Amino acid sequence: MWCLAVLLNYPDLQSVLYEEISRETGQKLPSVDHKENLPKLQAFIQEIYRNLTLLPLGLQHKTMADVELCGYHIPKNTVIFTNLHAVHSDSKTWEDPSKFDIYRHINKNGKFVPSKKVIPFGIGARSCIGEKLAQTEIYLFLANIIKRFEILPDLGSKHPPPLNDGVTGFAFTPFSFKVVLKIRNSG
Ligand code: HEM
Repeated sequence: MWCLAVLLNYPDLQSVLYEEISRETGQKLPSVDHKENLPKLQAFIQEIYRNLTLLPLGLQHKTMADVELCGYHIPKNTVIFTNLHAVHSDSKTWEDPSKFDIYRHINKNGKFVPSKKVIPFGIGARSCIGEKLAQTEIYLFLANIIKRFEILPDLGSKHPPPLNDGVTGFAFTPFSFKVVLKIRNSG
């Protein structure tokens, strides 16, 4: 849902992604084979993962034994949260971290640069078991929706959905919003 909320806020970005997808896929439906040649779409998805972390505090874990970590003593049976949001907002890594900018993930040659510091699925032995499935679904959903439809604001909505606030609980999701999907003539 964040992807659609972002596209409503940045119509120019939607056009950039549409151009890239339609140029690369021509008359075909976007598939995983096209992904490599869609650097802006990949950068868009990575920026969504970074800027709008779905599970800001990951899942809780519990220490099975006393642990020393970076000079801190963590006793056995302590509940631990991994602050993924903080990793994604660290100004030592990310310039102007609150800004949504897909171009931070694209190099001078126009290639997508995957980042080990974007970790919406966690890391390590207990990281998300559904990561590959989720990544593929998100890519296919977006490539196909952006190619087939223009994503437009609902005429009854005064403002696009906010990106700096949402429903915060276990997951961070946008407040509910309406969207109009207008079928595109070509493709
Ligand atoms: C955008 C989609 C998703 C995000 C952002 C996400 C994120 C996460 C995160 C942050 C964790 C905790 C990792 C940790 O503690 O280090 C997790 C765990 C998990 N996720 Fe996902 N997830 C997504 C989709 C899915 C899907 C589609 C499935 C199943 C098909 C799934 C199944 C699981 C399971 C079973 C765990 C627990 C793994 C364990 O404790 O060993 N997730 N996920």
